[in-house]
Amino acid sequence: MIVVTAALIKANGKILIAQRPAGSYMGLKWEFPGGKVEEGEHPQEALRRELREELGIEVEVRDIFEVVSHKYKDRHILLLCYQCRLLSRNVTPREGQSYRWVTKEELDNYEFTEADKPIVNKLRKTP
Ligand SMILES: Nc1nc2c([nH]c(=O)n2[C@H]2C[C@H](O)[C@@H](COP(=O)(O)OP(=O)(O)OP(=O)(O)O)O2)c(=O)[nH]1
Repeated sequence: MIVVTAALIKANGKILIAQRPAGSYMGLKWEFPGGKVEEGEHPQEALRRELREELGIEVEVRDIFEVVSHKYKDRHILLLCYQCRLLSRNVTPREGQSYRWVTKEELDNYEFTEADKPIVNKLRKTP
């Protein structure tokens, strides 16, 4: 099982989502930014590292929002989605990915990875 972290970052009533790069696994699907936890790393540290590497942002990692265990055809992931507080002013994608700030209502306009669906559903229901 691969342990993956994802961030739920809200600012000004909008949520930060990122698009997986074309050509990558599930390329062009939308997701919550984050990535795999490496050997010997705490999930919260992994999340801070991934956000720094991919989007050039610093966050404070807060409570877990949702945990999803999802089996794709060729991999089983345990997705830890944390609520985060954005500490940086600007998002600076370092690996060329697209990102968007979207409202809860706009989430329906994006095709998320299968594992993210329970997170998106929960977000729709939370005030
Ligand atoms: N960061 C992130 N990953 C997600 C989400 N939903 C979801 O299924 N994933 C999957 C996609 C990847 O298989 C894995 C994240 O690892 P990663 O972003 O480091 O993936 P990667 O492109 O390096 O993966 P790989 O091609 O090396 O296998 O978790 C999500 O919301 N956020």
